[in-house]
Amino acid sequence: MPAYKRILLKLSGEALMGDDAYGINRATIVRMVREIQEVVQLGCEVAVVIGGGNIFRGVAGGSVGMDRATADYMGMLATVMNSLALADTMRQEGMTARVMSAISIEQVVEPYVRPKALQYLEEGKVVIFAAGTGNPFFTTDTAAALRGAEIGAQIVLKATKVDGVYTADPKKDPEATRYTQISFDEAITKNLQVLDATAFALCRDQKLPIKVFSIFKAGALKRVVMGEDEGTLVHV
Ligand SMILES: Nc1ncnc2c1ncn2[C@@H]1O[C@H](COP(=O)(O)OP(=O)(O)OP(=O)(O)O)[C@@H](O)[C@H]1O
Ligand SMILES: O=c1ccn([C@@H]2O[C@H](COP(=O)(O)O)[C@@H](O)[C@H]2O)c(=O)[nH]1
Repeated sequence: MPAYKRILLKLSGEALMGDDAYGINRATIVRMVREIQEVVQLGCEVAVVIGGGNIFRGVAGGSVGMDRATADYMGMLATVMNSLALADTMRQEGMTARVMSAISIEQVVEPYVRPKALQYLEEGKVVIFAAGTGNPFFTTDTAAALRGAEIGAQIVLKATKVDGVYTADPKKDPEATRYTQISFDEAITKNLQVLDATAFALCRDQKLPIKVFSIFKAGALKRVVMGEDEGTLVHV
């Protein structure tokens, strides 16, 4: 039996590149989809938010002189591309997925309408929330927290490039050690950058726990969903 009835899974956009320098690596996206399929088959209702770091981040545009809000809209469009690729791969693997966008591009994807999203989840469809929150100056981590709270998910699962929350960024500090669990207050006070502070604060206020784990470790998602010891739990 899965430990959670409904989850919000945040997938790293950057991880979609696999070993490529840019974009969507085919083998990587197929592997991610198969891992999601396993937990859907366990009876878990799955909503997904995917990042856009494999294509474009607003902060990169801003740093070379672009208007930041315009650059952020480009970043949101990057998440729409990743969401479409994810849904298409799910279709090829025999799953049913629906993409819902926070910004209006109705010829391409349907708009986000909360009751409709809830209906899809109850029908066992995977719902992919595209275009983040629909607002510049935010990230897809915050979108994951927001949508997770809106759909009544029991937990936000952040599948990322590291296997948990560390005392410092493990990619920069080899001495950093991993927490098994940590409170929101401690993560915020210590300014741990694995999620942005807005996402941490929203989850804390809504008492919505977060699990951070590796997107690269085979079987990790299933282990998390089964309530086994994996990654780091961030809790109230
Ligand atoms: N204290 C910390 N513990 C763990 N990781 C940390 C910490 N501080 C910084 N990081 C970094 O945060 C990164 C994860 O967040 P980031 O937003 O960059 O990626 P993502 O959300 O997985 O990707 P994307 O934005 O493309 O979806 C990790 O790869 C890690 O290097
Ligand atoms: O609510 C949001 C979500 C995202 N953005 C922009 O998209 C990119 C990609 O998202 P990541 O979370 O970094 O993967 C982000 O850098 C922002 O530019 C946004 O503006 N609002």
